[in-house]
Amino acid sequence: MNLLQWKLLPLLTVIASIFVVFYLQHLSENKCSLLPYKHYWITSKRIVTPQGVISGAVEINEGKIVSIVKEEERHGKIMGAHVVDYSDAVVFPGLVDIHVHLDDPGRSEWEGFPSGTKAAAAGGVTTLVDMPLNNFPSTVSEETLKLKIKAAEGRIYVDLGFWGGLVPENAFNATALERLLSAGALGLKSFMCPSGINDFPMTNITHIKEGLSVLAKYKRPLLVHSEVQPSSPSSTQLEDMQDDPRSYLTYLATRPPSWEEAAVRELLTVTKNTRPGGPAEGAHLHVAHLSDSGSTLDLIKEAKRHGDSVSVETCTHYLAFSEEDIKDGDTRFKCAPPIRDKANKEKLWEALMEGHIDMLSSDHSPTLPELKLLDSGDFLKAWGGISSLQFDLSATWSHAKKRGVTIEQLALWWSERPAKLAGLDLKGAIAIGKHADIVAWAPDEEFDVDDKFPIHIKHPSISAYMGMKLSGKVLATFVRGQLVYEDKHAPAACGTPILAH
Ligand SMILES: NC(=O)NC(NC(N)=O)C(=O)[O-]
Ligand SMILES: [Zn+2]
Ligand SMILES: [Zn+2]
Repeated sequence: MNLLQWKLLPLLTVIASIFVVFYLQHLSENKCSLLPYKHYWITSKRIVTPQGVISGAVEINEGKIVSIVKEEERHGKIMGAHVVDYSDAVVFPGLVDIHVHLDDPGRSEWEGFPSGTKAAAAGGVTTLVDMPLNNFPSTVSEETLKLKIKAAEGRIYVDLGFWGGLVPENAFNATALERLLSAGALGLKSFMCPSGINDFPMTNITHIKEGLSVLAKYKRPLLVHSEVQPSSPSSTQLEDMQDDPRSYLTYLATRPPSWEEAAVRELLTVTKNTRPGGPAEGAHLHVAHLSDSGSTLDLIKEAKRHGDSVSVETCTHYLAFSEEDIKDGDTRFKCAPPIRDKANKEKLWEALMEGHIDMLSSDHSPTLPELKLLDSGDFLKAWGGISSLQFDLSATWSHAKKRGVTIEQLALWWSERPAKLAGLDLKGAIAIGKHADIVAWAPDEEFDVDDKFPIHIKHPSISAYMGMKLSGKVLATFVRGQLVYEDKHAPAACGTPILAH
């Protein structure tokens, strides 16, 4: 008996200590991050900061950027610390995509928070701001915003803010709008034409004026889908309706640039109230997804010159594609306003580079592949909306680099300015005190978006970039210091809902 005890005791001790070690390891394992530490440095020869591109190191602790040192000042400072080295790769502020439709809750079979935020993480997008429609019910009240926040709990891989909806039902009800804004909506969004969603009706200019006066108090923006359908369609539009619905040109003719121009012209009658000393000072109007680089853009430039508080975004697809590229029946490219001709695309690039267009967004607006009607290829009946979220960065870079755009300009358009519009003071730049929201990417690395490429949006078959070669490969994505993506995603979804207060 004694002998047996003496033999068993060391064995039991060994087994017990193995259990203790495993248990402790499990406790300390951070499922939110693919990195085991919270205090570390990221080094690279190309770190994009608001002061320019530097070679050096960024110190991260407890989710924030705590110091930035240039290569020549670095020696000794990071000795003995944990270092993640990206050498020649670009270390860039995480993208802030202020225009996505994640369709959750209510239509999560179209996209959903888990798949949409995984696609964002894989694409270097560290913050999303979700549109108030295509989810069900639409986000037009405090109650419906709470449904969104609840649905996001434990299901988002990047940080996520929410726009509220300005609709006829709440536009004249300042109390309801204030409750929606107090509950954390970063601003409001409205449509000047039918949205395609029954519980998200369009607003007229009076509704918009009312909305702006409430927003002024909160200093938050109104984003507008700026297309106005004329009350009597022109004869060419009626003729076009009889044309082949599979032809892209048939669809294009149904939404001419004059719709965008008419909307912006109307908007400018109320944006003058946002000037200093005006009745809506503090409010800001943002023109969503500009496609027309002609008269519509001229009107926006004029308003800016007069001191109206206005800004404008365009989207990756207007910069990457033109009418000439879209094959008949390929309804993946149907969106509103539509993708126009090559000359228009070139003018959009010029306007961006000259600073007349302020920022970029994806307007990722997926649906079920069945509703894209890829079989019949009917452009007039298919769902309007482009699926692109994961390729924001690579697609814009692939086209930008051919035009001499700098990496710093890209950071301005994709991070700094959208963060500012959404009021996200801790996002949008690699700077001391900000969240450590960072993407490391290889600008010269090319890849094919095909069946073998891991696409994380729910329905890869409707991705606008399927079948294309892109450059600018995302290597790693950090959200508040947590490595959420590097070839794979972190095990847990630890993104945070962002609420305004
Ligand atoms: N209901 C939508 O998602 N609409 C969207 N559709 C597009 N852009 O084609 C949009 O933002 O207008
Ligand atoms: Zn829109
Ligand atoms: Zn949209």
